[in-house]
Amino acid sequence: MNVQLNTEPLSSWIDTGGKPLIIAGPCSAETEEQYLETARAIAKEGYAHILRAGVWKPRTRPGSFEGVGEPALPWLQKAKEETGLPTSCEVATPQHVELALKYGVDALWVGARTTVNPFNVQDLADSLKGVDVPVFIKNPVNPDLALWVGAFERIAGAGITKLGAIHRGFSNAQEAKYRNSPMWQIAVEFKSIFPDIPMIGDPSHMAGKRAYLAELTQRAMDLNYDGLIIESHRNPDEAWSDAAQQLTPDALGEMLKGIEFRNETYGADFQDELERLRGRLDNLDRELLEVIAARMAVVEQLGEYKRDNNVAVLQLDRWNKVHDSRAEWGKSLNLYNETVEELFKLIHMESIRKQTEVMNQQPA
Ligand SMILES: C=C(O[C@@H]1C=C(C(=O)O)C=C[C@H]1O)C(=O)O
Repeated sequence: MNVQLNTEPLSSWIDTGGKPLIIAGPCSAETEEQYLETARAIAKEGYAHILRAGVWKPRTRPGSFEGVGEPALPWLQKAKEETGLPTSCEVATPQHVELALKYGVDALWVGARTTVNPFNVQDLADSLKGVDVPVFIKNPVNPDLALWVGAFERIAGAGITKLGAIHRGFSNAQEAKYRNSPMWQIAVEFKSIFPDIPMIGDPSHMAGKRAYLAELTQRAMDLNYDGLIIESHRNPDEAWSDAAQQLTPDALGEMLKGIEFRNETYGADFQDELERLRGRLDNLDRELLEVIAARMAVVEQLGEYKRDNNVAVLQLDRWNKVHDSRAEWGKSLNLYNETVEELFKLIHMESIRKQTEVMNQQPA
């Protein structure tokens, strides 16, 4: 995918002193007291650069707390006056954009349930024309990279240049460890398409549970993310939304203290060893491809043999044996089981493709 957008680097629109950007605040602004108390405690801890607050909340089913709406916006203004921290909130409609800007909210984000809908994103883009405000775009709820990219094209098309991506994970069809599966590969692919757009991890929405916040935060930092957006509430257990995944401002401070923030740059010694090891990987990858090519040559011969004897390409009994034995071999080699499975599924599909091609060729 080749996409060029006119964006400004994060460091030109917010000074984080070279550290990852931290956006913290409650899932929802519930009452003036709750919001201000939480904001003050976060500011006192000193780790945050931007305050967050849900003002309008898209909820799966009606009847849940859907946010306070416009009356909460003056609380954000007060929090900013008192703490000096800029504020941010989610916007899902042009009316939200208008109100957030009217009350001086400093940064906006587009939620995952909005990113999925191009009509909705285009409406937001149209309402942002001529405005200079940072906009973060969360990944869509479904693992569709092109949809995420498309949302950036629409918002950038409106002239917004201060753009950030928020990786909040993807909905699960079944019960899974995390509330939203990270599927890190999608964010890594996003980073390779848009290397200049900051990637902000949202461990709160990935985790769904406090217990998983630290491991997900660490993972995001290991992948060199540019920042984090984390939910923090003065009294998480009594939160009106997302109670299980929020932390008190001081517990969030403790959690962040336990995270290893990786260096972005490296010295000459590190560089030498890095190049030596990467050289070994280059050789091994070359050999890996040679082995795959040798396998494909045998697959092709087998295909010709099947064609000449009018035997079907797909042989489930054999495939099941291949699948099970390779899983066993992988295990004995200490390889991650799912990776071995995925790899052989791919290899099998490629064999099927090749043999189908052979099947439909005339014998030489
Ligand atoms: C190579 C064959 O054809 C297909 C491809 C397989 C493979 O890639 O290992 C296994 C079974 C078949 O579905 C075969 O029949 O052995």
